[in-house]
Amino acid sequence: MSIIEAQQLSKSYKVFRKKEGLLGSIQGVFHREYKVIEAVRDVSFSIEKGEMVAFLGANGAGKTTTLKLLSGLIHPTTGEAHVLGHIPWKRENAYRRRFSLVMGQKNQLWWDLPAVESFRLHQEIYRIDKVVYDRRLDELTSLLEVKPLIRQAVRELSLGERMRMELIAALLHAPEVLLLDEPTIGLDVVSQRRVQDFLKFYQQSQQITVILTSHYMKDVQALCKRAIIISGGTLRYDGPLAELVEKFSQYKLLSLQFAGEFNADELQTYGRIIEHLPPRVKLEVPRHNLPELLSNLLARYSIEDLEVQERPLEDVIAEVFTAAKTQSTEK
Ligand SMILES: Nc1ncnc2c1ncn2[C@@H]1O[C@H](COP(=O)(O)OP(=O)(O)OP(=O)(O)O)[C@@H](O)[C@H]1O
Repeated sequence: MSIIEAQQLSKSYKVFRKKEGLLGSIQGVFHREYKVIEAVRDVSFSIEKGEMVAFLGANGAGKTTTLKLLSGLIHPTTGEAHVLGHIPWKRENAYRRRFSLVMGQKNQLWWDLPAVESFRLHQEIYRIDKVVYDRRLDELTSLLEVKPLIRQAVRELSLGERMRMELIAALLHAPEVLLLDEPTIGLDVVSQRRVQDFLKFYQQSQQITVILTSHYMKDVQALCKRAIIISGGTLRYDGPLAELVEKFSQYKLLSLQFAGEFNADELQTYGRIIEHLPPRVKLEVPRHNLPELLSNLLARYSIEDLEVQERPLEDVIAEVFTAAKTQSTEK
């Protein structure tokens, strides 16, 4: 059986629509108008043990709502989910002990106290044996390089240090499922890298099952082989990250180094020029007729060097988001 299973999961919110101005406020007291926001619509997927899956989507796509459903923080409007065999929103203690949710935008740790005090509280809540707790704390603080900081008030820590403490708090009870919502948000490149390296090592060594939402494609590329994309609450893609580029990107990048003269205006008939640093030019060219285009270019020009690359994942995903948005507004 899969570790995480969602079957036609939907969540709608009914929100009060206030009219503008004072009159609108007064009218609202007597006659309330509501609109329904379908944050997640009929989403189904299943995730196997030891997978680390990227959950991608533009702002407001429904990622956090899905993670909240899987952690049992909210009930679905319709649909089902099972995580480790539990229905999350039943909020059984047995389930709470087996998963963790980390939200990059929210603190779990006591702000005015040293992180170690929050860790001890976790030890109590999850009833972690003292010897096991000491060993895990020692391992995690060494791996995340924060040992000297655990006795310092959390409010005095940098954002990167605080995030690493949040991860420790989330992992002390050795969850089998980890739901990560933007764990590197706001971190500088070095801290981001440190968190990525840690997550990679920890996930592989413990074989835990992870869902990661992130707007940083570097996180996604470093950590996940599979991606699920949602847009407007609906699932748009579920498959290998590598195939995403092939499936959705209609273009490739072609870098050329010319040995002789070349005409930039004429080159535009082959593709869009995205870099022009003579004698080098980078073109965005249609993927489907690349072989023909290359043979034409080689026949026409004296070319010293050429390289064909995929477009950056960021660009491809942005294209998928835009296409999905256009489709849903056209409906
Ligand atoms: N408690 C709520 N009440 C009303 N609407 C909500 C609530 N929570 C989320 N929504 C709406 O549901 C939609 C999905 O929100 P969600 O937070 O899941 O998006 P997201 O993909 O995590 O976005 P982001 O990348 O910006 O964090 C949005 O339109 C949001 O405004």
